[in-house]
Amino acid sequence: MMLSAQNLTLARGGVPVIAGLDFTLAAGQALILRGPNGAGKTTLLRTIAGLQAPVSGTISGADDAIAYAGHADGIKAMLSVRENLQFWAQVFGGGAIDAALDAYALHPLADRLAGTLSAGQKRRLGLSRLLVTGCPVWVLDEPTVSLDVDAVAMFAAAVRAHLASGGAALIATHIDLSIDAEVLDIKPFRAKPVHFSGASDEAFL
Ligand SMILES: Nc1ncnc2c1ncn2[C@@H]1O[C@H](COP(=O)(O)OP(=O)(O)OP(=O)(O)O)[C@@H](O)[C@H]1O
Repeated sequence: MMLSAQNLTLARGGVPVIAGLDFTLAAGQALILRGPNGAGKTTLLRTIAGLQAPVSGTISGADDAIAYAGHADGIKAMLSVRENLQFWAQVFGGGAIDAALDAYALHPLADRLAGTLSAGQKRRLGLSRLLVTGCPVWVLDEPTVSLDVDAVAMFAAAVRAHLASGGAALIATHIDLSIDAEVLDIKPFRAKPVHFSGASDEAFL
């Protein structure tokens, strides 16, 4: 088992969002998170990625294993596409820059400043970053936003290859990626509603 969570209770801005959630993720497995807007998918992924702590419950297997791609692309605007990948390869001790460029058809853009890319091109660069991390578990929040049909297919192919090489993926998406995956519907784990105070537990929204 690569990753497991037991009896997770999660909150956002001090308000309970998810209660009593368990799941496991094995090598070679993809788990698609489903649930309506506001159900807590991002909150769960942020928690698994270590960006916030659970209110209670345990997460096993996450240490150093996870590459997280959230709503922001996490790219360095003043570095070129290739330099962005080199930067992340150095941070994670990974490599395979050319393979990452190939996977998302980024070779023609390799020397462009990342800040000058279109939204979909930035997203392709953000996703190609996963390939140079060498991390076995991908935790992805709406990875296909801004992607055209061809780029969605590139992403699905990258996920399939990652799973085939023994990796695993936890993906929140509203679209059908046509990958062999199980679905984790978090709607049944919605915490009892309480009055929202208007607070937030994040420094930057
Ligand atoms: N920064 C924040 N501070 C306080 N509450 C927040 C914050 N971000 C989200 N929330 C609230 O936490 C709950 C869960 O939000 P979350 O983003 O995890 O849902 P989601 O399932 O990812 O939604 P979506 O499908 O719309 O992306 C929602 O009620 C949301 O309004």
